[in-house]
Amino acid sequence: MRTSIATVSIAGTLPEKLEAVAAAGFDGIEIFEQDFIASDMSPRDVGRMVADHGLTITLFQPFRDFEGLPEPHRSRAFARAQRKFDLMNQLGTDLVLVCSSVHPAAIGGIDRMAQDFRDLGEVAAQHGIRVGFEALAWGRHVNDHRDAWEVVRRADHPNIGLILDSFHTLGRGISLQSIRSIPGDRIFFVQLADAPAIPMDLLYWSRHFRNMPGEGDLDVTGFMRAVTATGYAGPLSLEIFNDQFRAGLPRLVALDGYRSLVDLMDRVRRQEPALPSALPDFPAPAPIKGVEFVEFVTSKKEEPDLSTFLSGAGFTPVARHVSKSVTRWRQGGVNVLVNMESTGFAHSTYVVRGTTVSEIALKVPDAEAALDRARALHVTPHAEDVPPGELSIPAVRGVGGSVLRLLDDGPTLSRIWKADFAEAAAADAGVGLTGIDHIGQTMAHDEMLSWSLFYHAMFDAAKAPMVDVADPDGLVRSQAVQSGALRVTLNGSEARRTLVGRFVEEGFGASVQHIAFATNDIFATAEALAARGFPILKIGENYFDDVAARFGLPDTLVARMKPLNVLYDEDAGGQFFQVYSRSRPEGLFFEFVQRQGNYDGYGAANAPFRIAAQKRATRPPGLPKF
Ligand SMILES: O=C(O)c1ccc(O)c(O)c1
Ligand SMILES: [Mg+2]
Repeated sequence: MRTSIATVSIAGTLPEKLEAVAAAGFDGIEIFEQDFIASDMSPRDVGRMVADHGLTITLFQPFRDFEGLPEPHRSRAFARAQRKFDLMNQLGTDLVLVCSSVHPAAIGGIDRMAQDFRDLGEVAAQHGIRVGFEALAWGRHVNDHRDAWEVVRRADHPNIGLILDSFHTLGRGISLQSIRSIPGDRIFFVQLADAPAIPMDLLYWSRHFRNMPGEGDLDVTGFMRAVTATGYAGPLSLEIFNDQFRAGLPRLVALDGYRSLVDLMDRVRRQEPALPSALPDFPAPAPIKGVEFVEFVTSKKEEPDLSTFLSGAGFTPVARHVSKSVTRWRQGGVNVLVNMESTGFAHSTYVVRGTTVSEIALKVPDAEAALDRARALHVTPHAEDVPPGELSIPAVRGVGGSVLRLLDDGPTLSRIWKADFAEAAAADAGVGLTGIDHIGQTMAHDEMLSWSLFYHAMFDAAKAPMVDVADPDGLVRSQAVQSGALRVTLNGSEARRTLVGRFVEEGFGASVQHIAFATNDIFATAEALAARGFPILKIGENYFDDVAARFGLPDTLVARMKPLNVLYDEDAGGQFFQVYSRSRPEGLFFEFVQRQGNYDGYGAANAPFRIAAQKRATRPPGLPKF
């Protein structure tokens, strides 16, 4: 598989872009003309610099407003093409993209356009150049790849071929079946982009909202299955016009791009096993079986406060780590570790961020297989020296540089609690928690796509629609992802004074902001929490009046919810009850939930009231309440 990305997809100067693209593992780069013109390097120097990075120029683009023009525009267009072909010879690339014309003088006419391309093919051949025709979704006369293909077919010239761009095809909802009948050797190039399903003007959508395959809602996999079926074996190139990526860190955006391409082609080969695949073999994504533990890092000074919080939530310290200053707390099937080491990775996390979640351990079907998949996706592995006798647990870096451990039921890793911890004392029933329902990870707004891609590619996680939550100080966006038994909500905000915005700023980056524990009896849990003096979040009277009216709840139920501060939501599948803690000083909080039936959400409708209540509860005395 030859991978490529357009320079327009990432931020920086041309040298910075090349550096990032090469570092991410791509084979080639599309030079977007503007990026070349804006640089002050000669075409030969650019060509040399590309080669020095081990890359090739897969495409030069775009050449606009060429076909279907009357004279004198037509001759001007040919003269312009000559100049660009000379430039391409110096750059050292042989393929140019002509996008369909939007010129006001263009007359169209399929045979006129075909003739234009046949003549252009002759000029191109003299320069050793091939020309690919792409239908822009908003082209004046050609806006559908089927028409572009008909023009190319009638041009009938070996130097003229078709360029497919998933955005233009999928954005217009054009049948993917129509791709399968195009001969693969007539497709000169394939560009890939996804996009969120937001109804808007095609051109504006394309120029601002494209994203990496797997980050949006378009069927890019279906598109590539059809392309692969044609026998096309050329480069697969990302062409992503995205406001956020243009302002992002070039290396991270390029890395996400590489990951998205590998994941895409992995999906294609698994869905089209009869077709040849140019991808090296690596394991399929596997759904997560559960969260084995969550680890906090803290200090001697802050540990008593964290311990009070954990005991209040019903956890009991049951064992010490055999060599490290780590305590295992337990309740029901839930394990929470508290790490107080004064050296090593966990401690350096504490030094930067204070008390925080430094690790999440996931139970997967096969940890080594998951690690192999991570390597193929260029996910950063994490390794530490382990004393003899203790387990070396495969791990990768997750959100905010935290550690994601990979455990399984195999003979080695299933020994984790026996090998690494002293024998566990019995834990009492606690407050009736049975597991981890979901984990809320808070991050900068522009990291959200990146981490949803991470979970999607690593664990085949499905994404729920993005929801907006109103914080009194700005909007927060929340994206839920789920793989098997793991549910994660990714939260971000561009507004700095939201709970989410402050958490990222004050915690020096992304991390877990809340953990939602499951219970089978929310009222018993809420009573037990209250009896233990746990800092439960007080919910205002107005909320209960509204929720009772909204869902027509019986008075008896509301009368139980109110004193225990239990929130309620429902969807077509079932009911949902929630109790929250107040925010801790570092912004972290717990949630306790009961799902009934097949309720599939996260109580997003309640989030604005929960946030307002949390802000009210932590506001210093003397400031006006809201
Ligand atoms: O938005 C554009 O003009 C544009 C240009 C070149 C392309 O390949 C494309 O897909 C879009
Ligand atoms: Mg394109």
